[in-house]
Amino acid sequence: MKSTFTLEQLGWNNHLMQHFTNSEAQGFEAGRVAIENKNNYTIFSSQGELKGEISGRLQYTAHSEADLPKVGDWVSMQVFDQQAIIHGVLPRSTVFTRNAAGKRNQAQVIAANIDYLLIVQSADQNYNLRRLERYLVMAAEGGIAPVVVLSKVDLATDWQQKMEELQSFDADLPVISVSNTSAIGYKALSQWIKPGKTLAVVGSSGVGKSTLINHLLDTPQQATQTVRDKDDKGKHTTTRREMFITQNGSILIDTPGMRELQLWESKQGIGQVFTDVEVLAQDCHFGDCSHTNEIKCAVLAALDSGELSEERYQSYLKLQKEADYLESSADFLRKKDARMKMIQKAYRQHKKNNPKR
Ligand SMILES: Nc1nc2c(ncn2[C@@H]2O[C@H](COP(=O)(O)OP(=O)(O)OP(=O)(O)O)[C@@H](O)[C@H]2O)c(=O)[nH]1
Ligand SMILES: [Zn+2]
Repeated sequence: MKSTFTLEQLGWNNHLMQHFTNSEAQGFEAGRVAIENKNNYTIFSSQGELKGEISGRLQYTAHSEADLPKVGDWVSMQVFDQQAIIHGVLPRSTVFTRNAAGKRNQAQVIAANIDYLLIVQSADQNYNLRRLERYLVMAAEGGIAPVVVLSKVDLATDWQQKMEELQSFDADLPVISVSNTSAIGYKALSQWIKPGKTLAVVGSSGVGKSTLINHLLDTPQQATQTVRDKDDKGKHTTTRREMFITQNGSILIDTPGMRELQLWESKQGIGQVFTDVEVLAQDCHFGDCSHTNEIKCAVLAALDSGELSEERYQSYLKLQKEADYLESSADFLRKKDARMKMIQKAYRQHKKNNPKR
């Protein structure tokens, strides 16, 4: 695909323009990261599709992996001959982050500048409210509006029940049922597929994300791989994230199926998703109530009366615990990082003062 786009088609806006003024004055151009390859990036720009590398300076000044360009990021760059050198990442309006799988407590930005997060669960085997809560917390944390997609409804006889459950779960949450085999739900989904809007499609491996994206694009730009028959937990088939532009001009980001869905960041996102629990907690006797064994705990009282379900209560506690752990270890890592920087600085100073003869 060698198509060129105007920046507006890629989602450019006045806010980004303001942040870009200085870079523009220095002769830089703007582009949007479409693919994060192993050693470089594919960037969509008004000059077409470019291969980009990050400048040594950006590499050096980045505090962490999360500061480097990710899919969906706007970058300032210099272009020579279809090759770009990326000098900076423009401020992100929203961000979808998780705690990196395998590595302990490292933020992994999956994609940036997303307007809507399509959270896909398949109606046959993947449907799980507790998992949905995690995704909703991550959406809230990153400032992204969630849309729930119940997929493969052709494979589940009880999908209507699941829809009802989802709707009563949170009346404000948009929920769409979809089947990729019969195109059910595509029309309902189209209200989010708007020119210049960016959607990221997330969900477990095998729930039908790539198939859905291929349908939303009039011309398939990516082949869907088949999930192994026996492996219904889902095999990792998507190996890289990619950005696609649909015929009507909306911007879609595919993400690899997530096996390990770990939260990143604070309790703020949890509070936004579990407003029912937070409202109850305001009536707890102790300000720092943990809602586990305290007397006059309004949350426990609601649990007793059945107003709050056991599953939701357990889910809330579990996510809180994870966030606690994350906050304490992230704090630890930040301090360690700051200490390393001081040591390095002192070392450089020492070298400067004692040059080799
Ligand atoms: N019956 C049925 N099968 C579907 C539907 N959508 C997708 N599939 C099939 O489910 C399998 C997985 O679909 P993908 O689109 O690759 O799933 P994915 O979510 O992109 O998976 P990863 O790339 O691993 O994250 C494929 O064999 C699809 O043909 C659907 O609505 N109904
Ligand atoms: Zn309490």
